[in-house]
Amino acid sequence: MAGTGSIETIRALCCDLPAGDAGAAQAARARQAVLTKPPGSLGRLEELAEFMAHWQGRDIPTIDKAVALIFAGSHGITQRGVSAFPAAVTAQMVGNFAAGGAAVNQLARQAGIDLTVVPLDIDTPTGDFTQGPAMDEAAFVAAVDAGRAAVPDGAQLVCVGEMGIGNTTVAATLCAALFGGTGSEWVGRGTGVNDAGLARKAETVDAALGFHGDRLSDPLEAARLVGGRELAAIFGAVLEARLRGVPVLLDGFVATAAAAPLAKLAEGGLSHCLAGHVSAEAQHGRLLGRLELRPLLDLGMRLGEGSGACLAVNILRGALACHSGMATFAEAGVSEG
Ligand SMILES: Cc1cc2ncn([C@H]3O[C@H](COP(=O)(O)O)[C@@H](O)[C@H]3O)c2cc1C
Ligand SMILES: O=C(O)c1cccnc1
Repeated sequence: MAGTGSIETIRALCCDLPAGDAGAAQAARARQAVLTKPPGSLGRLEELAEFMAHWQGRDIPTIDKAVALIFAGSHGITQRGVSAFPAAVTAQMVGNFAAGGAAVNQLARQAGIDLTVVPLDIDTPTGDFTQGPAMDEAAFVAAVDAGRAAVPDGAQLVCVGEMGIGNTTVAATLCAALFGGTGSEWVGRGTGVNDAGLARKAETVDAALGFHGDRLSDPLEAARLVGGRELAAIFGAVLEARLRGVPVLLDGFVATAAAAPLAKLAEGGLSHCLAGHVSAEAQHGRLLGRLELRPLLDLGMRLGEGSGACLAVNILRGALACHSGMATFAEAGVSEG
């Protein structure tokens, strides 16, 4: 993959997204209709098989190679007291991922997913976006390119997740920039801030909206001005997956917010994405509603790290096992209704 070089090159890529293979989806739908079950009885599993066929371009899709890409970044706004944990935890958790001790390590291994953790300049926090841009253009483009480059050849499913203390405030600010509304309408408790912390989060979002004003009306500029490196990299990975026809599982509030600019830039920009779960982070459900994404799981998780996306791979594996392995009525000699 050649580097994109500028925001305008990224924008051009977003305006010319492949549509997937409607013929393969149609063939998968036709196969579902003749498998040995009452029509529609596998519910959403049938839609998932069709979705995977559409994006993999094969009527019998597989997940032999699933990858989870976890991007880590550091945020200037942590100095505003917006997290229940210190900023140093970001680097410490990167070490924990490498040692195999985090939740996502267990969930990825259990679901047969290759896990890659990509730290993005974690020793250099982004700017405090209440007082200036989070990133200059070079830093933003470098982070998007890092996300694009992280999608490995041959991946058949990409899960995206993040680590970055303070990033639920970043995600809330980006949501307010993209969809409107005030800080209090988009913030949640993240790692577990108290009421005073929640108020500081809302104030931080509002201060950023006030500082940047109309410059936030462009989705890519919003992602640069009030985003973060790990969110930009998720955006890049989701874009690259689309360009290569690879389906994506989004994780929680932060990962979904990171991908959201693509929906704003292009009609159906996230149609190759599934929401792995709805996080307990307050506004994730509303964000998914705005993006017309229906989550696969609702387990009260609010961790991030790609944990919900990795867990949901099991559901997709179940859907594809039925789709590929079931006998048809004709093969099994079972009477149709
Ligand atoms: C030990 C630990 C492990 C984590 N894994 C993911 N996060 C999650 O929490 C952070 C966002 O919440 P906030 O905006 O409140 O800081 C992100 O790093 C996210 O991935 C973690 C947070 C902690 C403390
Ligand atoms: O839903 C998320 O992405 C989330 C929630 C809490 C903390 N970190 C991430």
